[in-house]
Amino acid sequence: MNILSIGGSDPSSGAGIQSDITMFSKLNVHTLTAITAITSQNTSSFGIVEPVSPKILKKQLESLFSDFKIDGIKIGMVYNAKLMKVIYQQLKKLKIPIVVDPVIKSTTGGKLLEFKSVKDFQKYIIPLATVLTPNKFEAEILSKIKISSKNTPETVAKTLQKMGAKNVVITGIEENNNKVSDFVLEKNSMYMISDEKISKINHGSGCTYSAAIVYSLVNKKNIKESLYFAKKFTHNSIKNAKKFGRGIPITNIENKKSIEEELSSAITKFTKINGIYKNIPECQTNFVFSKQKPKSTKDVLGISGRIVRAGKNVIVAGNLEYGGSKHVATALLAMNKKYPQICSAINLKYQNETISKIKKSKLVVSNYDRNKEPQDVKNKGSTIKWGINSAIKNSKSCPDIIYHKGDFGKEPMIIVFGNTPKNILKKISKITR
Ligand SMILES: Nc1ncnc2c1ncn2[C@@H]1O[C@H](COP(=O)(O)OP(=O)(O)OP(=O)(O)O)[C@@H](O)[C@H]1O
Ligand SMILES: Cc1ncc(CO)c(N)n1
Repeated sequence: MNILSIGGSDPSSGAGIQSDITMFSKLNVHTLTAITAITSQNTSSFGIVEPVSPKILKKQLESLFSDFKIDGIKIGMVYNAKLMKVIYQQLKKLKIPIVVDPVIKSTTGGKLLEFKSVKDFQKYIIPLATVLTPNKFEAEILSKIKISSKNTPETVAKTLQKMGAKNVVITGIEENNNKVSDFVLEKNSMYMISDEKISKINHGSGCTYSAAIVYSLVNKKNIKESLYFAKKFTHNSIKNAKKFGRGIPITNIENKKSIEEELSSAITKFTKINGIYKNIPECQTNFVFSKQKPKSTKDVLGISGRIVRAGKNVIVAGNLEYGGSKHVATALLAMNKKYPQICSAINLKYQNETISKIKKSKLVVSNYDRNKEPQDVKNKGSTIKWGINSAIKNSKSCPDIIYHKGDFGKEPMIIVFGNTPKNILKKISKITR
C-alpha cells in the first residue's frame, strides 16, 4: 500500500512529514512524500519556515504520480497560495481518499499557514478533502465563524462542507468530565465521538489522527469506522507519548501487540490483583477482546474455559480461542453494535460492596431487570442481548458497567466494558479495592 503525505518537514520528527513516515511504516505502509516547506522547530519552540518553490513541489508530485499507484493522500502544512494551486492542479481529478489536516499554528506557537492565504486554502485545498480535520481554532479561522451558543459546531462544519469538504471533523470541540469530543459532519448525518482525555500536552496528535484516518479509508473502512479507528489509535499514541527532547512529549505509536498478546497479558494481570478471588462469580469469569467490527462470537477472543476461583487464588482454566466465550462475548457484541469503540468485556460477581464502589466512582453505570424480560425473548434464548440493549437505552452515555440483580435461579452479575483489556483493568482497579 502506498500513501502520499504532502506537508512540511519537522526536524524533530514530532509532526509533519517525518511523523507520517514513522507512523505509516509501523502500519506496513510505504510512505511517499512531497515536501511543501522546511521548518526549524523542536519540542520547545518554533524557529522559521522556508516554503519550497512551486516548481519543486510540482516536480515532486509529478515524479510520484508517474511511477506509483497511490492509494490515499494526507495533506498537512501548506504555507502559501502558490503551493496550494500546485496541489489543486495535481490532485483535483483523483478519486482516492484525501484527508486534509488544515494546520495553522503549531502547539509551540509557530505559524504554519500564511495568514493572507486562508482564502486560497478555502478555494484550493478544502475542496480536495474526503475528510477535513480542523481543531476548534482552525475551524473558526477557516469558516470565519466563532463557535458560540448561536453559531454551533454544526453551523461551522456546514460552512466548511459548503466550501467542498465532503466530511468534516472538528476535533476537541468539547472537553469536560475528563472527556474530549470531536464533532463529525458526514454527508447526511452528524454525531460526536468521545474518549477519555489524557492530561498530557503533546506534539503530533493532529498529524497522527489525520494519517490514521487516511490509512483506514484506504483499507476500505467507511468514514465512521475510520474516525473511531483514528481516535483510538491517536489516543494510544498520546498515552504512549515520549519525552524524546527537553520540551513536550512526542506522540508515539506502540509496536502493535496482537489481540492475543494484549488479552493474555491483561488476564495475567487480572489474576494477580490482590483479593480478586472475591469477585469471581459462581458461574466463573470470562475476559474477552474482539477484532474490529465483530460480527459474531466467533470474532471475539475469550477463554475456552474460564477464569476460576481456587481458594484465595484465581487461575485460568482453558486457552484463548476465538469463539471461546458465549455469554460475555454476546454482551460485548450488543455493546459494540451501539458503541463500536467498545471491544473488551469481563464479568464479575455481583456484590453490594462493589455496586456501592461503582456508584461512588465516576464510571457510567446502567442496569436491567431480568424480571421484565419478555416471554418471547426468553423463548428465543436472547436474554443477554435484550438485557444489554435495555441497559444501553437506560443510559444517556456509553456505560462502563452494566449489572442485573438476577432472577429466580439466575445469578446476578456485573459486566465491565472497555475499549481494550488494559482499559478494563483500570476500571476494575477503581471498583474492587
Ligand atoms: N489530551 C487528549 N486526550 C485524548 N484525546 C486527545 C487529546 N488531545 C487530542 N486528542 C484527540 O486527538 C485527535 C487529534 O486532535 P488534536 O486536537 O490533537 O488535533 P490538532 O489540534 O489539529 O493537532 P495539530 O495542530 O497537531 O494538527 C482528536 O481525535 C482529539 O480528540
Ligand atoms: C511541519 C509541521 N506540520 C504540522 C505541524 C502541526 O503539528 C507542525 N508542528 N509542523
